[in-house]
Amino acid sequence: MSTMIDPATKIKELTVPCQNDTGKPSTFVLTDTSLYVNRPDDTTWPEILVSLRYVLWAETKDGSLEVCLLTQKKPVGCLRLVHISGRVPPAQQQDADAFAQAVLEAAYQGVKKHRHVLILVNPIAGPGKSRTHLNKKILPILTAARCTSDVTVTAYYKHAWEIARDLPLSRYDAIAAVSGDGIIHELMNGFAEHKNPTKAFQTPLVPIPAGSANALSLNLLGLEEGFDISAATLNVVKGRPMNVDICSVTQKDRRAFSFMSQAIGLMAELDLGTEYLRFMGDSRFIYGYLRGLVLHRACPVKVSIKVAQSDKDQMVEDLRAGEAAAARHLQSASDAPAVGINGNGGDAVVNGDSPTTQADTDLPPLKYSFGEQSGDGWIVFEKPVLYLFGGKGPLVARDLMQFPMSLPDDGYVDLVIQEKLSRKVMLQAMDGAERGKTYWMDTQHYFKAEAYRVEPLQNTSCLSVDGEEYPFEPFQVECHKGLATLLSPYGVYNVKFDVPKTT
Ligand SMILES: Nc1ncnc2c1ncn2[C@@H]1O[C@H](COP(=O)(O)OP(=O)(O)OP(=O)(O)O)[C@@H](O)[C@H]1O
Repeated sequence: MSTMIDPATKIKELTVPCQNDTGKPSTFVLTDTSLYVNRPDDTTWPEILVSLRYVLWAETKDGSLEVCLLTQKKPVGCLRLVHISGRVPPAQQQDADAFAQAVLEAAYQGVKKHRHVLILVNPIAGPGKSRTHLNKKILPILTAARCTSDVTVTAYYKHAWEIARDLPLSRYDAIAAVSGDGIIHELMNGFAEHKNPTKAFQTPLVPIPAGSANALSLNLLGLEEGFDISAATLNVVKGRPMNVDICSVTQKDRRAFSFMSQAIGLMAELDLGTEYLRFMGDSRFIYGYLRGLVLHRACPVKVSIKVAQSDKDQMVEDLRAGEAAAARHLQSASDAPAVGINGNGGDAVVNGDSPTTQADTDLPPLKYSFGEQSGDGWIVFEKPVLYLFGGKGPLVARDLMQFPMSLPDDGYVDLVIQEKLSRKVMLQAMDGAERGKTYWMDTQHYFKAEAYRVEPLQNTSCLSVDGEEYPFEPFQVECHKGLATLLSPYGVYNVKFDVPKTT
C-alpha cells in the first residue's frame, strides 16, 4: 500500500488486474476519510488521494467499476473532474460491488444523493462566462454525481426575483445561481414576496461564482476555492443546509432584504461607480478604492445603532466560541443518517406548497418601525465618515475582510463605521485588508448590532445594498436570525481571522 495512507485508517481495499495482460493492476483503498486510487498504467492520473468529500460517485455496472471524483493536478489549482472506470473479472464482481457501495455510503454520510437542482445562469454576470462554466464544468459534475437539474438563463433584470416569488416549493433541493451576488439578492427578495415566504426562505441557495466580487462564494468556500466553479458545484451536490441571518432594509414604507451588505460613502461608490468596468472582474474594486483615495470625500451622516456588542476583544472571543459550536454541530450532522424534514431521505427539501399556517405566511415583523430611534440600548454616531458598511459574511471581496467577526446566524448585523483618514493612512490600510487587519484600527468602529438607522446629512454619496443601487435617503436595517438557508460544506464561513491585536 502507498506510503500516502496510514494502514490503521484502511476500511476496504480492492485490486483489479489490468485489462491487457501486460499492464499493472489497479488498486483502490477506502480509508475512514479518503479514497486512494493507484493506476500505474494511466499516464494522466496514475495516483490520486482525495478526501471523501471530493468523491462524487462509485458503482459497478455491466461488469465495470466506475468512480467519479474531483481532484487537483497541482496542490494549488482548480478542481478537475476525473472519471475512472475499468472492467472487473467475474470472480471479483461481488468484492467490487461491496467496495463501490462502501465508498458511496462513506462519500455521502449524512447527505442525500440524487439532488434535483434549479440552475439560474446570468449571462451578463462579471466577465460574461456563465454559459461556458455551465456546459464545461457544472453540468458534467452534476451528471457525474447523478444529480438532475433544470436550467434557466435569466433574460432580464429581476427575472430571478420573479422565479423565486413563484417557485413551487416541493420541486427542488436547492437553487444554484451561476452569477454574482446580485442574483442571490434577487432570489432572497423574491422569496420575501412568495405566498409562503418563511418556507420559501428554507430553500437552500448556492452561489456558483461567475460575477465580479463573488463575496458569498468566498465566504462559504474560502479564498482557495471561492472562485472555483467546480468547488462551488460540489457544494451544490454535497453542501449541508446552513441557516443564515438576513436583514430588512426599510426606506419609508418600502421593505427589502439584504443577505450581504449595506454601504454608503467610499465603499458604495467604489462598487456602484465601477459597474461599467465589469469586464475587469474584481480588479475594478481596487481601481474604485484608488479613485476614492484621490477624491478624498467624507460622507456626513447621523447613525443610530441598537448595539449588542462593541468591545473588539470580546467579539474575538465570541467568534471563536461560535466557530467551535458550529464545528461540533457539523460533526453531529455528518454522523446522522440523511433523513430530511419530510422523513423522505431528503436533506433539504422543504415541505412543498402544503396548506399554510399563519407562521408560514408572515415574514418576521419589524421590531423597530421606520423613524427616529432612541432610548434603551441605542447610541448615536455623528461624525463625517469615510464609509459606513453593514453586513453578514467576513469577506466583501477577495481583497477585503470587512466583517471578520461575522457569524452566519448570531442574530446580529456587523456594522463598521470608518472615520475619515488621511490619504497616506488610506493607502496603508490596503495592506492586510484581505486578512481583516483594519479591524484593529482605532478609527474603525465595529459594532454587533440588532438594528441601525442611517440619515445622510448631505446628498453626496450613494447607497449600495448587496451591490445593488438603492435610493440615497434615510434607511433602517434590522437583522432576522437564521431566516434564510444556504448550502455550506463547513456549517460556518470558511474564512479565518488571524490578525493579532497590535497595541
Ligand atoms: N439577461 C439579463 N440582462 C440584463 N440584466 C440581467 C440579465 N440577467 C440578470 N441580469 C441582472 O444582472 C445584474 C447583475 O447580476 P450579478 O450579481 O449576477 O453579476 P455581477 O454584478 O457582475 O456580479 P457581482 O455581484 O459579484 O459584482 C442583476 O441585477 C440581474 O438582475
